[in-house]
Amino acid sequence: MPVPTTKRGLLLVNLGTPDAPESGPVRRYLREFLNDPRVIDVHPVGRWFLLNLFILPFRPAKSAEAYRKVWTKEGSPLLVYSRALEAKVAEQLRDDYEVELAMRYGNPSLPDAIARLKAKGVSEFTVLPLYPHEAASSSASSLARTYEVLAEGWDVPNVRAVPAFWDDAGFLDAFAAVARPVIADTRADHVLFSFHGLPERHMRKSDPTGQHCLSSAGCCDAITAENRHCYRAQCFATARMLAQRLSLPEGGYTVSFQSRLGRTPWVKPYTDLVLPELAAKGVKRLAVMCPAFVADCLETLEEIGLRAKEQFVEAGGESLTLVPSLNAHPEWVDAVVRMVRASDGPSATARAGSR
Ligand SMILES: C=CC1=C(C)c2cc3[nH]c(cc4nc(cc5[nH]c(cc1n2)c(C)c5CCC(=O)O)C(CCC(=O)O)=C4C)c(C)c3C=C
Ligand SMILES: [Fe+2]
Ligand SMILES: [Fe+2]
Repeated sequence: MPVPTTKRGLLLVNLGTPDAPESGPVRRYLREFLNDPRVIDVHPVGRWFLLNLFILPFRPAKSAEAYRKVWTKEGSPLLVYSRALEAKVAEQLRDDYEVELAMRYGNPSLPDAIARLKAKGVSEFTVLPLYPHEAASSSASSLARTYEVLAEGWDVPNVRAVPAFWDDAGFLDAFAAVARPVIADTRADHVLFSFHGLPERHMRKSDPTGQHCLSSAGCCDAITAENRHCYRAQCFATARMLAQRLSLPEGGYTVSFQSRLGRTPWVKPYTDLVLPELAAKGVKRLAVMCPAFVADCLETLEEIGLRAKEQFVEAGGESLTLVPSLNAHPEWVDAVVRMVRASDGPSATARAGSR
């Protein structure tokens, strides 16, 4: 009797986004997102007070207004671009994988996506968190929730995770390919690599030695055995490798961190403080790349494309151009397909045949 082959499923997991750019849906999304202890890492009672007294009464209306500025006819940019990636990856992997997009918060939810894969007969899962860099609040939270949902039944399936890809040549080449014409067409005289920030407290908690992270000014300047899982060190390394691909000279680029929330210190330097400094130094035409995001979203289109642009021009700059994210760029689709295949080793069919 031939051994039945296993059916494989690929889960592409991104952060999530509200269902509509209105206060109600944004509040529902933020409640789920910010209730995650890997995002707001304080005592549950403190988190309840923070959320219900300080964040949820005010932020949804402000955020909804920001979302409305970038919302598309098809929906939230993050969802639209992630869906486009899903479709192209599914097309390339159609002989070997069922593919589903899932969001860590909001829709399409992880439990629903996993249920759809199981209904198609999938019994081996590959999960690819759509974040280049490792952070408890992004990739680790997506992985933990995926494992939790998959472990709920009595028939816990095999699951593999595609590792963070901050140094993957396909990812870097694709981002450089998107950036090159933008930098040339706008005659940019400087490139800012603006990454999503993190509270410094998260960085220290993620350092298993407890001694390295943020312990000196240059602790993220090179990847070492001690800091290879450090979010900030990975971001700096991505920027260096992109700068090299784009032939940017040493002083021709800057790294910064955006999107901070609350009053505790986040990783520095802060994008909104770096922008006026660059203008004061005489930078005129700035190109901004956001390589922590593989799909354009509120944080790229509104925070950088609209707000940072206004801030830079007010500070004396001539222009700020947001380099689009990878979205469903063909080189990025190829890179995703390659990373998925590489993480899975020999195909299920080949292994079944060798038993
Ligand atoms: C790139 C990876 C991300 C990390 C790490 C991350 C950490 C993090 N984020 C917040 C708070 C907010 N982030 C928000 C939006 C948002 N964040 C990411 C990615 C990471 N966040 C993305 C892709 C997006 C865009 C979502 C979209 O719908 O387009 C928001 C919501 C918007 C707003 O109200 O500003 C918040 C809030 C924290 C606190 C955090 C780490 C502790
Ligand atoms: Fe570090
Ligand atoms: Fe965020």
